[in-house]
Amino acid sequence: MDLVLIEALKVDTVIGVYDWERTMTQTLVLDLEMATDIRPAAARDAVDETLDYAAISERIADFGATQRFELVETFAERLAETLRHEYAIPWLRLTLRKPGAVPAAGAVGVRIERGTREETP
Ligand SMILES: Nc1nc2c(c(=O)[nH]1)N=C([C@H](O)[C@@H](O)CO)CN2
Repeated sequence: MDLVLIEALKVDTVIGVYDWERTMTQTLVLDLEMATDIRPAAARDAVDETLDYAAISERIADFGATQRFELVETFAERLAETLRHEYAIPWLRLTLRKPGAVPAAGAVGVRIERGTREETP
């Protein structure tokens, strides 16, 4: 399988375990790898034959603006479910970082893989 990428996407959302975190928006940083076969899109030079990274980036921004979770785990799991369902993505790897959450760390967060990744024939 080939991959369509979105890297270092900033997503504003209400997220956190603590009371003070539920009164404000914080910025998460997201890396996403999505498996697909890019050959049909390349053959026709047509964006409607592939995973449109611009449209998916907008969907992620909308998800962040409309959802509220305590854990980055929950955000990652629900977002992965949503994207796989809406865009028929067979496999994805999602890395979600919460910069500044632990001041001594460069970033903290989670990385998940969901679905089945097949070899390109
Ligand atoms: N594994 C996790 N640990 C923690 C989370 C989280 O989402 N997943 N969240 C917090 C707090 O919200 C923290 O980010 C506030 O600075 C603590 N640990």
